[in-house]
Amino acid sequence: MSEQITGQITVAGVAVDTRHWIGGRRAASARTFTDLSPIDGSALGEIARGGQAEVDAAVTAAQDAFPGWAATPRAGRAAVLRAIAEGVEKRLEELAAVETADNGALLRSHRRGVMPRVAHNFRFFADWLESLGHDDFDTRGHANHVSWDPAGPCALITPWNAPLMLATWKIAPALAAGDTVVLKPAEWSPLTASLLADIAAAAGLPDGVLNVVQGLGAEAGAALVEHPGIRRISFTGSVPTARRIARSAAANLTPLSLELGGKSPLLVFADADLDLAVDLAVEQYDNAGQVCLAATRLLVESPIAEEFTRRFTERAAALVQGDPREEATDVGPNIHPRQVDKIDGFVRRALAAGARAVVGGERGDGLYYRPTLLTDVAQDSEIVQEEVFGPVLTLQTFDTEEEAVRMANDTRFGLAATVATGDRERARRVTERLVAGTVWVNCFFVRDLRAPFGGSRESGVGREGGTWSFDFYCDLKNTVTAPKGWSDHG
Ligand SMILES: NC(=O)C1=CN([C@@H]2O[C@H](COP(=O)(O)OP(=O)(O)OC[C@H]3O[C@@H](n4cnc5c(N)ncnc54)[C@H](O)[C@@H]3O)[C@@H](O)[C@H]2O)C=CC1
Ligand SMILES: O=C(O)/C=C/C=C(\O)C(=O)O
Repeated sequence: MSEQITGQITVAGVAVDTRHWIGGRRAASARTFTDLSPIDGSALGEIARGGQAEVDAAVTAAQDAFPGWAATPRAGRAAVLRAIAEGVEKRLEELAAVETADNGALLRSHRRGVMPRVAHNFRFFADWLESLGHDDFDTRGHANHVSWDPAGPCALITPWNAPLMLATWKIAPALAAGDTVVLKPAEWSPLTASLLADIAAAAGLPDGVLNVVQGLGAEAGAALVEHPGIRRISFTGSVPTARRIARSAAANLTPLSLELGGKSPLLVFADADLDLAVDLAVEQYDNAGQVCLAATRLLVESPIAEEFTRRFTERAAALVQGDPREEATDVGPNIHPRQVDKIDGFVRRALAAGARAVVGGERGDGLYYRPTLLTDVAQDSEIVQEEVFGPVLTLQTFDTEEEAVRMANDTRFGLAATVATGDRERARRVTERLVAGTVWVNCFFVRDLRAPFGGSRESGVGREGGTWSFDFYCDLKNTVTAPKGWSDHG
């Protein structure tokens, strides 16, 4: 690993350092990888490609910084987290523009929704830390005192579909808890992590508390999760990668949190407000379908299926697909040529198996895939069972509430579910029986950091958000003190 002075690229007018951030210094690698912009497939720059040496250096930096950060009083840690939030807000436009250039998600969403949430992640956990009470209670005169001790260096591995949002979802509670962090961002969207390192340093975060190692999953990512110096692993991404990470975690008995994919249903009952249901369905094309929570399986009660499909088709046809920097754009590109090939492979195989493309069903130019709705799909088919992670929905019909619930639960996932119905009793009955970490009724993507977030079955292990995130990054300790034994007899 060598130091180098240069290592900056300019993206959307913003200077971004393409090197690692280790122990409060920039560090280059002998090798690089090319970062592409999904907007036009152009190369944004060469990014440092870390491996074992860079991971070792970053974990050592995180270990060295740990005692000091862990010992920093709560108010001190909270103040730095709030300063990072302010830094994010000051550079919000830059972060939004760089993220859009890097991962192709809509600029308007980054500006108005995503980047404000990034700042909120830090403020939320600063407040959380300061509001931690003393969970004390008495056992036959013995005083129990619960404390949240910092756990140590954490490995955070994050995906490309919401890079900075999902990274800071993990970074903020880890730092609040007094842990130090080594972040390995996704190689398809590495840039905003580098900007965050600058922002955190400017906010006064001590050297080594946050480290960023750039690189490929099979190299830097694998080396990081295998490292015996890591005390927590938090991962968001695909199920196959999660299995590999879990095997590495098992070797060191490292506690881990996994937020994985989904194949979530939207159940539309005949008593639903049909316009609302169609709105909810069309919303599933957000971020070009690259959302773990997306309700990609539309389950519609038979008597309204024809009218639902007619209105949906009309709405989908009105969606504007194009440059994600344009305000009018609704659906941008997909992240990478490999992802577009993967999406198209799913669609081609579904069509070959007898599915019908009511909407779309083909590639657009470049990395743009046409918003697609497939019907005539079997419950056990690949397109109904596997996560596509692109703008591809399926539509199936059901005749009874019982059948709707059975179809909804009939995948190996359990991340989310959405129910559209005008009947409160039905909503209660159905939501009680759905296997999902989050269930929305007549709404979608209403998110709150206080709520538990995560999946059942193969959609994940553990939950993030509020107390669930914070506690994961702590070594919880209960100290029991007897009323007797004091030399002062007091
Ligand atoms: N949020 C979600 O639920 C996400 C789901 N996916 C799903 O995964 C599919 C494939 O996308 P990928 O980018 O290949 O996802 P992935 O799960 O392989 O990548 C996510 C992160 O894991 C890292 N990684 C990969 N292999 C690793 C290893 N052996 N050890 C440690 N870290 C490793 C990557 O560098 C990246 O930072 C998508 O089509 C989608 O279905 C992908 C990204 C996010
Ligand atoms: O924005 C949220 O609250 C959650 C987003 C999660 C994903 O999009 C994901 O993990 O893919």
